[in-house]
Amino acid sequence: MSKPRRPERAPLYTERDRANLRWLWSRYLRQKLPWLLLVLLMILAQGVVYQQFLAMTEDGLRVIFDSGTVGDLVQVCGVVFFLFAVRGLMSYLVPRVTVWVSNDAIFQMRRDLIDHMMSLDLAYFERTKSGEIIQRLVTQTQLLGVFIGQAVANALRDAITVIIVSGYLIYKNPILFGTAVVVLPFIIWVMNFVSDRVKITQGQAETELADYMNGIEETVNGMRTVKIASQEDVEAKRLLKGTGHIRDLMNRVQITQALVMPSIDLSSAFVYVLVIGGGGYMVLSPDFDVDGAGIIMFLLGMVMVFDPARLLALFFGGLQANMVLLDRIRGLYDEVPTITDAADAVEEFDTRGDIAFDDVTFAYSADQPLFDGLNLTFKGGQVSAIVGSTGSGKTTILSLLSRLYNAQGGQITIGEQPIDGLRLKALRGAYSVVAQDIVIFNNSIWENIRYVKPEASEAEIWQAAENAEIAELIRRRGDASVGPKGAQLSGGQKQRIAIARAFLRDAPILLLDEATSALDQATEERIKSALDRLTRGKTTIVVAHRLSSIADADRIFVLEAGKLVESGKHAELLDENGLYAQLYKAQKQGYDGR
Ligand SMILES: Nc1ncnc2c1ncn2[C@@H]1O[C@H](COP(=O)(O)OP(=O)(O)OP(=O)(O)O)[C@@H](O)[C@H]1O
Repeated sequence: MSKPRRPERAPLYTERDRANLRWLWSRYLRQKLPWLLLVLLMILAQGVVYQQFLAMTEDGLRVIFDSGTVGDLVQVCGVVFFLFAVRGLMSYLVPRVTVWVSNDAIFQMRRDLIDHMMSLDLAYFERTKSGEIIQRLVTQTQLLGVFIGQAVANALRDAITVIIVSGYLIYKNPILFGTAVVVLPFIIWVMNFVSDRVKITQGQAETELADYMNGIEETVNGMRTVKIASQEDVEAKRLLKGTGHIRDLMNRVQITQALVMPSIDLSSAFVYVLVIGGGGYMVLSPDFDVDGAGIIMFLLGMVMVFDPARLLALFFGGLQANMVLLDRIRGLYDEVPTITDAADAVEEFDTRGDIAFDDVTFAYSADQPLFDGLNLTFKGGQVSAIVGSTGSGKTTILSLLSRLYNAQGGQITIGEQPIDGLRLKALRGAYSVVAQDIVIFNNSIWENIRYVKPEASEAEIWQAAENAEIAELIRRRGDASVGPKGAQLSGGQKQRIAIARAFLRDAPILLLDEATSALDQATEERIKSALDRLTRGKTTIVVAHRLSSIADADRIFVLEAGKLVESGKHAELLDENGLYAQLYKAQKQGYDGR
């Protein structure tokens, strides 16, 4: 995390900002147009109340100054009270509508963001910090909602008050008003200055916040490693450094925003002096048709303009921060999924057919090619094994099969049908997978197994649990949750949950990636015989380091740095005396020598 840089100038209201606002309006607000018009009407009524109040005050004062009747005065007071009661009612009704509109808009925005996120490629999640995603879905949308629901409505009310009251004041005394607006360029300059800095600093603060959240997630998830390596202090310092940066940036945003109030106060003081001085001169001079009541009304009007103008200025400062939030939120849509159903994708395919890699090219990143023309065929209904040194591409073959990534060249087929012509749901539905990195949710073991087939009957789940030798643990633990990411379970127990899932799903193709590596030998033997029953008649692809566990596979493929170097049955490969034979002998020596 580098120290936040000092702000540089950034253009305000760029084409992108305008596009973001159009997007917000057309997707989330336009549908609420009737309600927004109602809000506008109520806000207009609030502005008119102020104008009427000024007119009434002037009349009331005149009644007093010109010794009118007390009855007239009471009438004026009554009308003024009524006007403010109307304004009060509007002040209650406006937020009721706007808060509902904005919360609903944010709900829809979050729903769309979640849908879009779900559609993105796995690769996106592998390169994006989770803190960044959480921030978009939680805090940024929340802040934007508050801004739309409250700040925008208030700003609109303030703007309308300023326009109506100013209009009335211009109508009553254009010369005095003209004198008062000399401070306008100064206020505009201050606002530009503030907005400019807020925009840049808010952007930096959002990035730092995402880093901070990500740091928390990493530390919390990796607490076991942190503690064993005695790195608590280092981690605490890392997080503290992040919060320190956020504090500095937020200070910068808020201190800059704090410039707004005194500037407006100073300007208003200047204007009041001008109005009292200039207005007083007008009353005293015979050249002007202005009386004391008119000037008091004018002064009151200026107060009424300045108060909302002050809030409006603050609003424009906050607007830049919210433009940054809006841009970050919408930024998720810049990510487009590449792994999607083709227009003519089909549902039906021969799930028992051969699975073939034909001249497949693939690289996770352009500068590190992994497969360059890989050819191999996993026979339908048979057990195939992939072996090879670590990093040789075994897991990647399984990932390509389930289209977690798209091959960049060549073709992968099942039963001679290219997999990118199949519906993703149908393709992935054809696999039972026991992956290397097992995902366990903070729920009971029972629910964790059921996850892969929510419609399964109790008997089916018990059967799967029995087959995977996890039923006893379910009986013992009952409904108890297993902790975040299954933290309360051993590696072997997690693996047995994954195997139970495979049993429950009972799909026609089985992908087993180091499925029994965390089990003791006795358990592995028992589960293996159950797995043998499960694999019967199914196309099975096993990735294993422990070569003894795949010795009876129908065919073994040996990979080395993304290349297929050997293939055949166990005995044939031993006879060949190549890489497989070397690996096997080395492992055998290891076991025998123990
Ligand atoms: N998501 C990823 N992004 C970038 N590179 C990756 C990713 N996953 C794997 N790799 C790289 O691709 C290569 C092959 O990885 P893969 O996981 O397929 O190997 P493997 O043979 O299954 O290894 P192991 O036996 O250690 O599980 C490795 O060099 C690895 O660093």
